[in-house]
Amino acid sequence: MFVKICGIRDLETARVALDAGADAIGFVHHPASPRHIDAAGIRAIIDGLGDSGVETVLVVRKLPVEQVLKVAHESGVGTVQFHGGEGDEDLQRAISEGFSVIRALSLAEYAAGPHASSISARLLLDAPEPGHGQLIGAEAFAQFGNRPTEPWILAGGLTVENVRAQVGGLRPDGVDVSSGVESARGTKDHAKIRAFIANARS
Ligand SMILES: O=C(O)c1ccccc1NCC(=O)[C@H](O)[C@H](O)COP(=O)(O)O
Repeated sequence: MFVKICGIRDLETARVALDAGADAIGFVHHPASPRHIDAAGIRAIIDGLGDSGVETVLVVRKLPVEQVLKVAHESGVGTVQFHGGEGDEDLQRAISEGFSVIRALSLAEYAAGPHASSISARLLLDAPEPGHGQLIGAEAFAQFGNRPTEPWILAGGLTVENVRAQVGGLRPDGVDVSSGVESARGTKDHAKIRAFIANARS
């Protein structure tokens, strides 16, 4: 089970996530978010981690692709997660410049399709308002025979308490969390990070 902890803003929290077994850590570059972090801040964390092997993900929403790529290069991330319905051209540009890509969609966007794409991007399904702790809910997946047929990552409203049941019911290939491992909006809780990762894989 792939686990990504999103909204990391300091080195200590990044280390906690790694020690607890996170596969990926996400950095939200979105000025309106309480989790916003700039390229220099991301770079300092990645440098501080050294050669850890963890996937480092720049999370963006509706930013011009030139700006996304500038931050991605300056910060040293390996992956860009596009959260704003950006088109294949933007994703392809990121891939051409050496980044892995995650395409984050709401269930409504996914349902609108088309799902076939020539772009090699991983699929992440999230609530309509990312990073707000809103659960999609199993009933919303009924239209897809309860889950997408392609590999996918589940996000939106996951918590220490509900992740085991959500994984059991929807059988995603990975999970992504932010609000559910915080003590206040934008403030990560280290004990919750450890418990979330353990429960996601239990
Ligand atoms: O976290 C934000 O504020 C944010 C802002 C803009 C784009 C994406 C954002 N977050 C994405 C995530 O943290 C996760 O991919 C996902 O949405 C999980 O969020 P949550 O429901 O808070 O666990």
